[in-house]
Amino acid sequence: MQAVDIKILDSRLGTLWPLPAYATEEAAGMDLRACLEAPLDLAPGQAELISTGFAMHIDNPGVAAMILPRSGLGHKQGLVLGNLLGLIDSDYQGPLMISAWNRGSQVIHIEPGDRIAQLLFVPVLRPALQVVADFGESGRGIGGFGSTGHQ
Ligand SMILES: O=c1ccn([C@H]2C[C@H](O)[C@@H](COP(=O)(O)OP(=O)(O)OP(=O)(O)O)O2)c(=O)[nH]1
Ligand SMILES: [Mg+2]
Repeated sequence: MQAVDIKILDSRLGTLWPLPAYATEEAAGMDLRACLEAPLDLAPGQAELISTGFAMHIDNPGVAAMILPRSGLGHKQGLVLGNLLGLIDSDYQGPLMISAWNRGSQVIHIEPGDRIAQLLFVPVLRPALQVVADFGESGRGIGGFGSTGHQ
């Protein structure tokens, strides 16, 4: 896909710390850094909005981005997202923010520049909705929420 425009809002990005980039040749996500002014101790249960230091304009309705936790931090330390997943609209031009949530039981120490989350670009379908009186028959029908059992 075409390159996505970003605006640097924190001059440490691209100088002191690398710009967001794919860590390996085939990485799906780009790590996002905590552009904090000072180290942050996130208490158990606490959530803070942390700037990524840049704004982004995807400008393509067929594409969105998602902010996801990093697996290691999420599993081992309990550093996840207060919104569980951040959805970035194609027309959003504001600063990209991370809702950092300590879902664990120990304080999590975050240093300025730490890579605390990741950004994933995804294709988006935007169908119109059509109102009908009845649906055609399907294999599942209205069964859900465990209707097919466990085994
Ligand atoms: O983790 C996130 C989630 C969202 N956003 C930005 C980009 C997104 O396009 C915008 C709005 O997000 P969303 O639609 O999920 O939030 P909302 O509560 O519905 O706000 P709005 O009324 O502005 O749509 O906020 C972030 O920077 N980080
Ligand atoms: Mg919204």
